[in-house]
Parts: sequence; C-alpha cells; structure tokens
Amino acid sequence: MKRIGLLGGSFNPAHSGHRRLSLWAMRALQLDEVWWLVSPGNPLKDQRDQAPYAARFASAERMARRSRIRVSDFERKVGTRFTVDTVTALRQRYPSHRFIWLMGADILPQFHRWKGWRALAAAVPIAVFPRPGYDRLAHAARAMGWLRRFVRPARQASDWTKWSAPAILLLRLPPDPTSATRIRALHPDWHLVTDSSAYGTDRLP
Ligand SMILES: Nc1ncnc2c1ncn2[C@@H]1O[C@H](COP(=O)(O)OP(=O)(O)OP(=O)(O)O)[C@@H](O)[C@H]1O
Ligand SMILES: O=C(O)c1ccc[n+]([C@@H]2O[C@H](COP(=O)([O-])O)[C@@H](O)[C@H]2O)c1
Repeated sequence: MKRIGLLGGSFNPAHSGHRRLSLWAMRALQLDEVWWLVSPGNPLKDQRDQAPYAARFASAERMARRSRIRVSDFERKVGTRFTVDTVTALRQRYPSHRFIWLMGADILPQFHRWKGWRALAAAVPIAVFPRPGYDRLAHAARAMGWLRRFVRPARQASDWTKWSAPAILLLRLPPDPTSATRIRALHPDWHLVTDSSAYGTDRLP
C-alpha cells in the first residue's frame, strides 16, 4: 500500500509554495509520494488567463525536481476536469494506494461550488494548508458548516489511513505567501521563459 497525497492545481505557474506544502505534507502525513495533478482547466476559472498546458506542466516538472513529487497529466489523459471524477478514476486505477486530497485554505470558501463536493469528501480524507489572509474565511466557509463535524486533530495527522472519510485535517504551519497570481503580475510572460523555476518567490526581488 502506498500513501499518496494529491495536489490538484492550475500550476500557472508552479511555485515554491506548492513544493513547500508538498514536502511538509510528506513528513506530517508520512506520504510515499505527492502527485501534482496539472488541471486541463479549472471549471471555476476563466481559461483566458491560463498559460498553455505544456508550459504549466513544464513549470511543475521543474519545481518538483529532486523530490518525491510526481507531476501527472492524469486528468488530461482520462478527460476529467472535476476533482470528484478524477479521484474516482484514480481509486479505480490504483486500488491498492491510499489517497489524501491536499489543498490550500483559499479553496475552502469556494469548496461548496465544486461538483459533488460531499461525495469527494466522502471518498478521500482532505488536508488543508494555511494560506495568508484565508484563516477566518476558511473557518466561516459554507462547506465548513458540513465538514466541521469531520475535523480531526492535527496531531493525529499521520494516522489518516486509519480513518474513514469524510475526515478533514486543518494543518498548522507558518503560512507561505507565494502565489501564482503574484508571479503572473510580476512576470506576465513567465511561460515564454525557458527556465520558469527561476520565478519561485524565493528569488523574487
Ligand atoms: N502558498 C501556498 N500555500 C498553501 N497552499 C497553496 C499555496 N499556493 C498554492 N496552494 C494550493 O495549491 C493548489 C494549487 O494552487 P494553484 O496552482 O492555483 O496556485 P495559486 O498560487 O493558488 O494560483 P492562483 O494565484 O493563480 O490562484 C491549491 O489547493 C492552492 O490552495
Ligand atoms: O471539481 C470541481 O468542481 C473543481 C472546481 C474548482 C477547482 N477544482 C480543482 O481544484 C484544484 C485547484 O485548482 P486551482 O485552479 O485553484 O489551482 C484543481 O485540481 C482543480 O481541478 C475542482
């Protein structure tokens, strides 16, 4: 049995925040690997702001170098866009793996708009990472009205494979301000640059 963390994202572009939360998740949740699922297109986002898939995928591969992060185009190959469908397909394809969905706290306020979000939460445990400015919004999120009863203590994080979903972990670590929005604002042409990993926040002025 492999323990796999799933981080779905636009990765427009991938950045040091994705890497940091993935490495942290590996330790706290005792994961064998984290899979970055590069989305063909977030159903709730305007696709006009998206760099081409190949550029987003390449930025993720560069940011994942020399780690147990695997960058995947599973959603593109299988033709899923909604996470509940992706997770169902992954569980069918890898029946002996155990999956946990990783996401930033900025997702919680919109989580009730995801297709089949209760079914998704019933399919896999969810680990939420802090994001600057989202703490209060995340706790007040509409979806939390239902999810709150399934919150597990963060100190039990490594036990997640013993739980039956729904189960949600609100992880505590210093929030990381890196965001793709900020990188795009500073470097609108990031996808034209060969080595876009140079745009991790650590290297920004
Ligand atoms: N700095 C961060 N801290 C915690 N979670 C993050 C961080 N950056 C991204 N994430 C999470 O990673 C996943 C994929 O994020 P995404 O690729 O959209 O990056 P982003 O920086 O949020 O992009 P954008 O600013 O364009 O919305 C989401 O669950 C998001 O919440
Ligand atoms: O399933 C949905 O309805 C749904 C709606 C919005 C976003 N998502 C997923 O959320 C993940 C994060 O998306 P993003 O664009 O914020 O990086 C990515 O895997 C998307 O496919 C999923």
